[in-house]
Amino acid sequence: SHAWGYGSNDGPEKWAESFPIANGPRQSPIDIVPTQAQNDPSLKQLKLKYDPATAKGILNNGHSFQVDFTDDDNSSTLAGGPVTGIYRLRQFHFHWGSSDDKGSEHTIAGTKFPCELHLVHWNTKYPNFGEAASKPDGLAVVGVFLKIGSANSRLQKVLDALDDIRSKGRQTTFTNFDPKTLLPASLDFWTYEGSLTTPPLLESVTWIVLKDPISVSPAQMAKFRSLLFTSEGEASSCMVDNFRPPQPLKGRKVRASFK
Ligand SMILES: COc1ccc(CNS(=O)(=O)c2ccc(S(N)(=O)=O)s2)cc1
Ligand SMILES: [Zn+2]
Repeated sequence: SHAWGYGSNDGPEKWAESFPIANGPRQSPIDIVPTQAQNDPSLKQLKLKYDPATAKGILNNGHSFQVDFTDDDNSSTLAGGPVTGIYRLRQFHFHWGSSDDKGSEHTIAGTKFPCELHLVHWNTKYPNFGEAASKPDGLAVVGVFLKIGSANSRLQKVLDALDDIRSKGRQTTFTNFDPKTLLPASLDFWTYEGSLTTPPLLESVTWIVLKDPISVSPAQMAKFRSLLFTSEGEASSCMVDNFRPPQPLKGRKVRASFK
């Protein structure tokens, strides 16, 4: 079976054994070096339109937790920025550390953030998410860094739901939530062609990493760290350090939407 995780026996250094694409030409995450990013004036403004009614549920999938959205119409979409066409919001999730000095997947000139939010969208030129996930232009993921500061009231509704999904496989309804409230004021971004950062590591993601972080308090970070990788009845293992380290750029260009 393709059981994978973030431990010493099943973590990122072992993934290539079951998923050889782990050593592919367009793997994610990467270290973003702002001075080496090229400003591209042809990049359009990012257009995000989210309908809170499309939020459906929240799930502990044993690697992270995700908020799932109904994606059977164009109620919640991404367009513009580096992409052509319309991409539908599928889910958002996070990656975080066991302490505030690490946790993000992308880094900025080597700087790690305590947490990183990913909003996953799929290209509506394909019939569904599963089809899109295997195409080079199939997915677009918006990455947002979280930085330690004041408590983030928008994040709190998500964190309050974690008590009901403490262990792997637990899920509960989660609706009437607008993920736009989790975004920073500026939608300035870096963009590059990459992959899923977890198995199956498919090289189908146009990454759109926002320059500005949102805030999270130490107490809120503790809430993320209260989740478990393990199912009820198994020996408990805290869900922390669920991030893949930066991967080789292999000649890719990172473009900036701003000067
Ligand atoms: C076809 O079979 C499939 C297709 C796709 C998946 C992954 N699931 S997923 O798209 O939600 C993501 C996984 C990791 C994400 S990250 N950290 O890069 O934003 S997004 C699983 C099975
Ligand atoms: Zn992710």
